[in-house]
Amino acid sequence: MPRRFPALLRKRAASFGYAFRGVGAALRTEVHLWFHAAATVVVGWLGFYFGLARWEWAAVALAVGAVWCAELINTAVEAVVNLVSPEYHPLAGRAKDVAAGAVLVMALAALVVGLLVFGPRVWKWLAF
Ligand SMILES: Nc1ncnc2c1ncn2[C@@H]1O[C@H](COP(=O)(O)OP(=O)(O)OP(=O)(O)O)[C@@H](O)[C@H]1O
Repeated sequence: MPRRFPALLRKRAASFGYAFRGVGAALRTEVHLWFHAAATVVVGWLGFYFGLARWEWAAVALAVGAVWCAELINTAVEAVVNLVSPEYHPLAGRAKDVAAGAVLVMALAALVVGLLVFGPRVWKWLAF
């Protein structure tokens, strides 16, 4: 085993720590992320309730993860823009708008996944 291996492992572990710290910071500062957290719990509960197939879980997990990912990147973009351009600048506005657009696109895609996976089940559940 190379002598630097434990140091490399420690560095990897530290990187995970920074990543979790980032998610924690975003949760503390962005109240709307709590909405995503609640939605994630509800979707998970519905998945168990309706007994989703394996591939359906895969689609739902990807959709939920992608929305979280887009939201976290949007939060990071907002923080950087606020740091480098606290004053009004059209480019700063464009950066924030484009980052928010990424969230919107991903949320719409997740909505389509949700409708395809849960739509027919909810429809049947409501009908009987
Ligand atoms: N420095 C800036 N220069 C130009 N336009 C800006 C600037 N900051 C914000 N804006 C404009 O105002 C909009 C809202 O910005 P804001 O920082 O309030 O983001 P937000 O999406 O409301 O985020 P949050 O409420 O999560 O902090 C941006 O999408 C952008 O169009």
